[in-house]
Amino acid sequence: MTSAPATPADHVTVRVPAKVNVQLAVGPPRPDGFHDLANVFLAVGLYDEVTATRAGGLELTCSGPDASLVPLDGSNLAARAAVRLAAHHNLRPDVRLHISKDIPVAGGMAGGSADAAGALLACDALWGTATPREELLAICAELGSDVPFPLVGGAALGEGRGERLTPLPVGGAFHWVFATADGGLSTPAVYREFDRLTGGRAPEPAPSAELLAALDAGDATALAAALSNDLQPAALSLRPSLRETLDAGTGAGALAALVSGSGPTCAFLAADADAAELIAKALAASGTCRTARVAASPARGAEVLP
Ligand SMILES: C[C@](O)(CO)[C@H](O)COP(=O)(O)OP(=O)(O)OC[C@H]1O[C@@H](n2ccc(N)nc2=O)[C@H](O)[C@@H]1O
Ligand SMILES: Nc1ncnc2c1ncn2[C@@H]1O[C@H](COP(=O)(O)OP(=O)(O)OP(=O)(O)O)[C@@H](O)[C@H]1O
Repeated sequence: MTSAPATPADHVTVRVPAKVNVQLAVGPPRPDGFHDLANVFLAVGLYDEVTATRAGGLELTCSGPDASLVPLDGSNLAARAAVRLAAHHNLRPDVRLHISKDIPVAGGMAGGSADAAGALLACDALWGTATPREELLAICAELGSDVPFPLVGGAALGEGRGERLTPLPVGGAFHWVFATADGGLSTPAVYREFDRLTGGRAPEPAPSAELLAALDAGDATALAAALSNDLQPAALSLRPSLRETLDAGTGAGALAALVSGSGPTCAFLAADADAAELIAKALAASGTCRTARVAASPARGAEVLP
């Protein structure tokens, strides 16, 4: 007796994580306008879900508290990912994409990039195109500097403009609080402000040995001492009120506080899960942020949900 042929699924859902940059060392502007980075990404347990469903053309919907801030036209990174993957296989991008959004929008946590990585994986599974991992990563890098990382998850060093990844070992769980802000910050504007503040003469970026050792050891105290973000002065210059948010978190017992990527979300490292809950409560009560969310790291990269 032979088993029935497998029916292709009519929809696929992929869960994909946000990131925090535990080190973001930024060099001077390159001739192409980008900056070379030593970008240590850590995936955190805040997730978007991208569902790809069979359809007669490309459609896009989004739900979640920040859904009204997400563009639903061809500029959406998830839609661009579907179009790019279809072109790679000489197919039409016939898919309905739904983004269930929990990652803050324009918050420096790479939410749009996560959706692009999620859409690639979901469409690849829906269309049965079985794209090799290296090709998926190359398409991610074309879509944006932050897009390859959410596919991989865990922790990784991003070099070049951040798209060339080397996975990093992480020896234990880290507990974070993320304070979101009203209104996003534009990533290009923050890089421009960085150039203005450094006069275009920043040193060449290099990964910190102390930081990599702290990650490898799973040592929160050592990680707190080694956290750094070269874009933080630029984000604070554009949004001075973030200083009050950072101070409220350290005042509530965080081991360290920093702006996440290009901001304006602020990240606080806590000693353990209980401390993270207390810091989140204090931040929420401080009136210095919109929401305060706890999340643990490392988180797994994009994966198809059963
Ligand atoms: C700030 C970070 O989130 C840290 O991970 C990333 O560097 C931003 O990555 P991203 O949002 O994927 O950025 P991209 O979509 O590749 O580029 C958007 C814009 O950001 C600036 N940009 C980005 C990455 C980089 N290494 N240098 C840059 O100067 C450029 O002005 C670029 O036009
Ligand atoms: N799927 C998407 N989700 C959210 N924003 C998107 C998406 N696609 C395109 N965008 C646009 O990209 C802008 C940046 O959104 P995103 O949430 O990715 O910012 P970010 O977290 O600061 O990014 P990064 O940390 O990679 O710099 C938004 O203001 C929005 O106009």
